[in-house]
Amino acid sequence: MMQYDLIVVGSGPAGRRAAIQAAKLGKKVVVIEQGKRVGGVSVHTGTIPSKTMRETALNLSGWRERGFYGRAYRVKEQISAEDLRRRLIITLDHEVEVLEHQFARNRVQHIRGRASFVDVNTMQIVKEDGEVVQITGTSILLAVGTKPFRPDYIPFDGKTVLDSDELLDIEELPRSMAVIGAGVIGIEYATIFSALDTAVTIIDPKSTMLDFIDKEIVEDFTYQLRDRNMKLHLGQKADKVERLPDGKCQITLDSGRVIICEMVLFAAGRMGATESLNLAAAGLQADTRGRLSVNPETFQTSVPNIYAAGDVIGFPSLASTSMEQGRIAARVAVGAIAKEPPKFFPYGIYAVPEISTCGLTEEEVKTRGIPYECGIARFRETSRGHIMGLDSGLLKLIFSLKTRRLLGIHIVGEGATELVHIGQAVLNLKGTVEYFVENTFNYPTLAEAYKIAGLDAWNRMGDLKSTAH
Ligand SMILES: Cc1cc2nc3c(=O)[nH]c(=O)nc-3n(C[C@H](O)[C@H](O)[C@H](O)COP(=O)(O)OP(=O)(O)OC[C@H]3O[C@@H](n4cnc5c(N)ncnc54)[C@H](O)[C@@H]3O)c2cc1C
Ligand SMILES: NC(=O)c1ccc[n+]([C@@H]2O[C@H](COP(=O)([O-])OP(=O)(O)OC[C@H]3O[C@@H](n4cnc5c(N)ncnc54)[C@H](O)[C@@H]3O)[C@@H](O)[C@H]2O)c1
Repeated sequence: MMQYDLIVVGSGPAGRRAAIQAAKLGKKVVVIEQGKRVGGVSVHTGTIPSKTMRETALNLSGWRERGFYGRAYRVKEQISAEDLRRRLIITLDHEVEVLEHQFARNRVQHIRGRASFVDVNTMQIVKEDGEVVQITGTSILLAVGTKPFRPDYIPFDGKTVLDSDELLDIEELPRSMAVIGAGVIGIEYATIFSALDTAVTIIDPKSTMLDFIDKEIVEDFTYQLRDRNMKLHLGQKADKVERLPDGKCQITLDSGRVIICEMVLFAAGRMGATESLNLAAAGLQADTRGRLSVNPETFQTSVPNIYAAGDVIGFPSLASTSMEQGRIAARVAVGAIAKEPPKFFPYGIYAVPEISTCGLTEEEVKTRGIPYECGIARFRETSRGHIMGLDSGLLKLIFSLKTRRLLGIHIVGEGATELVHIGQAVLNLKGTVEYFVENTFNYPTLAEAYKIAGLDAWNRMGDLKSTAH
């Protein structure tokens, strides 16, 4: 039986980083992946496909130029599902190739098949051709990720009623679409399809959406969605989803309202992919959503030599955080020094427009009783904004009045997911409002919004000398 220092189950962001980290430390590592190609949900059905689809939609629709040329402006008149798929295939091929090369040059072995526990050190792998092999590992990392939540009352057919994995294979772009679930996945796809001129309706039983984002940012974002005619039915539950004889779908809400559309995307959360792992053989148990609990510093499960990282351990369920978790878990597993990740990490929502945030929201600052001041900048106040024809975009900074330190960065608008890292660095390095006031920023850039927001807060906070005495 083959013996390894570390067995990694799953080749998504957590598994990939963990495997390479352990290999760099000279350990013998194997990655088991049941999918046809390595990369996980992130590469094949999640992050990369959705972001590629977004980029293609924005480019072909001419979305970024509409501020200048009007809402009727298009780069390509008739955009098809095939247009979206073509770019997707090229991007995914590159991603897989880079990953396979990384595994090869770091001598990470890869076995294709489905893994399950035999005991705490042994895993059985069922390969595609039915061959069964067993391997042992000193440590095992479960980086199995998640699957879409598919409740029985939704008549999924993979064509008109779909989950977010199936959405990537549609044959035609719908003229109308209802998105059930106003979480990150629902909102991202709803706004991407709206940019492609699909008439989109969003339905969620909660009366608010994106609750972890600063309220002012969500209000600005929601205003923009309504302004382009997207329909939001929040606080309303989809009681029934039916397919009509003409091929359309009918959704009946608990308010009695009926929505007819060509396509339904059901995006109401995901379930940990733990059911086929035979967890009981290792003395482990998942929660009702298939997730595993771990020590947040070491990523160890209740069984000391078994680790879990990535989406299978729940919040925040991001590719970015999964990678860090995997790296730390691998270091702990092979006995190297590992440091807990910083408390404040960025969150990027690739909707149209983008939202990105890091640190405390204004609501959290209030709840904690921290005296604070906010600084706001609108992208239309920046010269780069004028050049780009932006009429929206907002950057909000929150500072402590006591320490003058940056507490939160909240952005909605073009480039938000890139811009946030400037604020993230200042925040995690414990910088104050003075950083933005005293430093020179490239001009003309959207980053200048930091300067404007910093000055806006500073004007109300007074300068350092006057508050120090
Ligand atoms: C539509 C969508 C958009 C997203 N967009 C973003 C984004 O923009 N930014 C961001 O940071 N995050 C995003 N995410 C989240 C991101 O994709 C996940 O956080 C990330 O993929 C989780 O990585 P992971 O390592 O936990 O495993 P995953 O990527 O989920 O991969 C797990 C792998 O394990 C394999 N596996 C499972 N069970 C077994 C088994 N028994 N044997 C062998 N192999 C097994 C699976 O086949 C899969 O390949 C998005 C997710 C979705 C669904
Ligand atoms: N840009 C990103 O970083 C990104 C993008 C997409 C997904 N993700 C990750 O993927 C994970 C899953 O995303 P998600 O959007 O599926 O889940 P989610 O948990 O974020 O949102 C689910 C939404 O569906 C609603 N809902 C729950 N049950 C429902 C039901 N039965 N009917 C209708 N609505 C219901 C909830 O009220 C919630 O608003 C998230 O945790 C997120 O972190 C990240």
